[in-house]
Amino acid sequence: MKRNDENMDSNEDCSLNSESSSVPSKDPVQVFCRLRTLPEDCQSCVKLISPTTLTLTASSKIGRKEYNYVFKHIFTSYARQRQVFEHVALPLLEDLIKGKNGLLLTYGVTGSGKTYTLTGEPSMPGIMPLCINTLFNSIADYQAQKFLIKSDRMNGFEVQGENDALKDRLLEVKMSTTKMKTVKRGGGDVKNNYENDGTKLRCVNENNLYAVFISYTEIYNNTVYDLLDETSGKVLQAKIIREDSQKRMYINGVVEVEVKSAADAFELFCTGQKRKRMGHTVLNADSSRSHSTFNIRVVQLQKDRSQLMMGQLSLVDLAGSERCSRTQNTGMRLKEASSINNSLMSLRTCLEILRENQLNDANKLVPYRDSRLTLLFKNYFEGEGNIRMIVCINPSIEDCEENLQVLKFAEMTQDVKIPKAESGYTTYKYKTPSKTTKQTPSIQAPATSKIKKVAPFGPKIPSVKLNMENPQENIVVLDSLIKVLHARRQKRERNRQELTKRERHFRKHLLHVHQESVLNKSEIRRLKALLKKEKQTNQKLNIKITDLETSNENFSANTKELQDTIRTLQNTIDEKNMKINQNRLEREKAKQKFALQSEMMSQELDDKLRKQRARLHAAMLAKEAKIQKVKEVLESDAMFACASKQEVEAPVQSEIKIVQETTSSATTVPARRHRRSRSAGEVWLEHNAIKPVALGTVLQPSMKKRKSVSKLKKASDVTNPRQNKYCLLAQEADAGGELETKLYKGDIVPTCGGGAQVIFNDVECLRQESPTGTRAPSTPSRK
Ligand SMILES: Nc1ncnc2c1ncn2[C@@H]1O[C@H](COP(=O)(O)OP(=O)(O)OP(=O)(O)O)[C@@H](O)[C@H]1O
Repeated sequence: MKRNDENMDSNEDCSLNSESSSVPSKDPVQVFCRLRTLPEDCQSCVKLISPTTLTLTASSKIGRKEYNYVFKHIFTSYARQRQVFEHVALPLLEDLIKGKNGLLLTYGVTGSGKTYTLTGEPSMPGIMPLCINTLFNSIADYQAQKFLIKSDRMNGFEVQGENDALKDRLLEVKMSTTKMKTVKRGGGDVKNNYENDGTKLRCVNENNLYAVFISYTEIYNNTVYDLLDETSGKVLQAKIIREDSQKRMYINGVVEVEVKSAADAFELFCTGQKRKRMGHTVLNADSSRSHSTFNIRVVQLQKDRSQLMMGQLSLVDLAGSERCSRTQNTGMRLKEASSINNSLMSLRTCLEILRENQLNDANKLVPYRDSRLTLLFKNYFEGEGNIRMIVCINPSIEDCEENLQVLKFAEMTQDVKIPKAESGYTTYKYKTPSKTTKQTPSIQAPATSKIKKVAPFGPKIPSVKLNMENPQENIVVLDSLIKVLHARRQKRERNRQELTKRERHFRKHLLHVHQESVLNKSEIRRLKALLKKEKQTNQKLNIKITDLETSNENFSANTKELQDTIRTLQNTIDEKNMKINQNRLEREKAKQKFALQSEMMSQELDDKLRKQRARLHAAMLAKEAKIQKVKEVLESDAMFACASKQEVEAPVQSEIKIVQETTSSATTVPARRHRRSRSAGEVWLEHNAIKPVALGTVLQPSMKKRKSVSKLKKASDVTNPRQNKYCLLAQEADAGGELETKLYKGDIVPTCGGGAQVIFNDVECLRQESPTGTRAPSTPSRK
């Protein structure tokens, strides 16, 4: 029944192949999503819409935004490990037993549950232990004897004879006994106690003999290491990725161990796990610092031993992408993180280019060689087998931004279509066991085949029967016997000589072989030393390359950061320039506004000034009229003054009272007035009455520089620019007949028409009174 299934399957493959002989059919990469359980106090940024759709809510400065993502299937945080295994890994395991290849990747942010999904715990086994248990449950009764199928260390397998296999088994037993003697093994730390529920696959071909091979490798800082390599001691040796004769990538010299039980496989896993680079980070106490690949190869030998078929399942636990700002990594951890992120970026780039090529029907070169990770799995992307990916998501709100990137990548990956493997089986030629292996392992002389068969020891000895009755006859018989014996003796002698000759020849040959062997041994020693030296150089160069690559990456990251800073600074400068220009424009506008305002104000002021001038001019005219009047009064008084001169000149004991009336110029004079220059001091224009009454010593105003006139005859008397003060002396009799002398003082102010105006700002008054007050009203008195 199972056989029929398989035939059907292969027929199906054949029909598919014949249908699509021109255009190879392609399958998309199947991407699944698994949500991790969230602590109770944590807020989730992921909402499940359906078993295939989820919504991620991202909050940013701009606001909240929702993104929808669709996957083949989404496992909630309640999904059990077995559920994930059955959905994702079981189909790959079935393919494996049919000789097909499969790649299963776990991808996600650090601490999102990739290792948990792939490895799990003893009570909750993950995909790897479930695969191993299911595989051995299914093939347990159909296993080939150990070492019958052997890795050729060049990515292939060969079949060896029963005797060779037996020898290898004996050697293994011997070595394990020695190992047990020398190495104290703590049996407790081997975790081979993963729960086994006895699940079996249905598609096992009962006619075949199966052999399972395990290899466990890691890519750390973009260098490949073999986690099962015990020859290199504590420090793992870097391995090289090579291409085999069928252009398949493989790790050169990787240790592939044939296992006969699940326990053996788990023991190997634990051995490798101890060597795997794990580290403590802020986000995960047991963080994988490398991408690890647990490789299961199942080789089937047909019963007639004519063909071998091989299938391979690679379980890859990718290291988590991490943002250095969150992990706060420094030193080695930072270098690891940078290498992890770079290799994940390479994976992303390769898948993006593959998708681009498929969408645009282009043939852009996919940069598989950019990273060891992409180089190792190159064949899968080119159609060597099925690819499935589990995207692990920690729905915590802190992981939101990184999850967004992961989900974007996962969504894009689903669009990548991988060509179907042309045949489910990879067929290897059966290597007929060498003749020597069929012979018993006895020691053979090297020249045996060349030696001629040794001749019998002469003629056969005849049977002798003596006749006692006829002695003559006996003599004849004995003679012939002697002859035979003689011949045999001669023959023996010849044989001995031949033997000696051959012995000598053999010795000579042996000596030659020994010499050759010694020479070969020394040559091997020399070559070994050379190889060791080469290896050391190679290792040093690898370290150097890794260092250089890391520094190059750091340098690129720095350059990028600097470019970002420059861009930010440029933006700031642009913004500032814009502000400066804006300010300049505003200032320009303000200037114009101010100029307009000042023009308006100056116009207003001019208007006001004009009005003020007009008012002052009017006032001046009024004053001039008044002065004219005063002048006329003075002139009319002059007559009277002459008449009373006698009387006035007589010494009079009188009380002189000087009343100084000061008029505040501020009240009469406008604030803005152009006075004549006073640099030369005050220069007075003293305008006296024509014949003033003599006053004696009183009321002598202090005027150092003055010009006295009794009559203003011409305008230049006042407009003379050297004069800035004006003083008018006027005398008149009051109602009581007393004489009153007044000094009208003022400033000479130039007018805009080129003339001058006098602004009176001070009046000094001298009144003379008789102490008795009995003076005739006609008598003038001084005041
Ligand atoms: N679905 C789950 N249910 C319960 N516990 C989980 C689940 N997923 C993850 N964990 C727990 O979360 C922790 C981190 O998980 P794990 O080590 O698998 O993360 P990771 O993605 O492999 O991280 P890194 O990339 O740093 O190696 C572990 O203690 C694990 O037990």
